[in-house]
Amino acid sequence: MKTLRLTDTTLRDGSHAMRHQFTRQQVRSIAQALDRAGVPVIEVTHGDGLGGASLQYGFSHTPELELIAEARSVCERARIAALLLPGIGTRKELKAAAERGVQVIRIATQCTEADISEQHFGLTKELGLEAVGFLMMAHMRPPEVLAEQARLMESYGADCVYIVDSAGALLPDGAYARVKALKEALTIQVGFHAHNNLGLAIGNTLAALEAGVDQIDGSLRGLGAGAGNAATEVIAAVLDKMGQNPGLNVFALMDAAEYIVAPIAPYQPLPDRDALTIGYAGVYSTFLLHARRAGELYHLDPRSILVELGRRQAVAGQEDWILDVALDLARRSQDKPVPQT
Ligand SMILES: C[C@H](O)CC(=O)C(=O)O
Ligand SMILES: [Mn+2]
Repeated sequence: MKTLRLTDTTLRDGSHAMRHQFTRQQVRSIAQALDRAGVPVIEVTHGDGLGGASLQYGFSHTPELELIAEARSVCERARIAALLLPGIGTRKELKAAAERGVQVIRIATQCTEADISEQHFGLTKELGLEAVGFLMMAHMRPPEVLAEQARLMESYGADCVYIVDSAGALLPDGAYARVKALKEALTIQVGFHAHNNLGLAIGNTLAALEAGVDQIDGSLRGLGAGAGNAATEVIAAVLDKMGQNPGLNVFALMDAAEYIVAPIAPYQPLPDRDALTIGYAGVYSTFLLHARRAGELYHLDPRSILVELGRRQAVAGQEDWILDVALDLARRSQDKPVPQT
């Protein structure tokens, strides 16, 4: 039987929820607990990946290379992974991460832009590291398009490609179909990274499992961007009940979530109104603020603007569209005939 591989991203996706303020000691405690509980891969990086610490994405409390080294120093079995978004992270950061002991590089692009990742996969393989592709905002394209993009990453040297539900907008049938399409199109492994905006992070992870996924992600307490990720301790408990525990210590993960992560988390990620709106509309969380401003200007509920942006499949970088969409909606509402009484 093949072994499902779990990557814990508390120390990377969780960095968004921590506003990138993880300290050395926090990283040591979390990494050590995950390692002892049998988690095989631990991702440690700024939330936006290597080189993410900046005015635009938020400065880190402690440089990520130092945090990587701390995690490496306390792990006896786990491999350390780092995320890299081409354009944010460069060759320089990638090499520096490898020097600090990173063994897995996860290269993330928007799900239609795999072609920008060729050089980064090349360098990762040159350095003798494992290379994983991350197709972000994967709800925005159908399975066959994602399969094409994943094939590109495979041709660049990826050892695995992930379907990444960045907005937590997928339903279980969508998660299933996307993982299945990649399984059929690739000879390498396939992964799934869930977000909980629609309360479906665990359900979608199980759908991915049903479709034959090889690698999945979790984070303790679900600590991650927006509504957070699939909680590692919940994944462990569910897999164990299914008779498919790949060697995770369920009680140790529950304890790590309860006694190490909960006390330092600034809030518990959950599908609150904003996070749910992002999942429901299927848009970037960065659109939220712009939609609020446009809503005030045109007296519209920002949620209706976000839903329309989702319908039009707006992508990052198209923030200037938000005002146009709001104006259109405002005009349309004025065109509506006033009901006669
Ligand atoms: C940069 C993002 O946080 C990567 C990720 O985890 C996602 O898209 O989801
Ligand atoms: Mn994520």
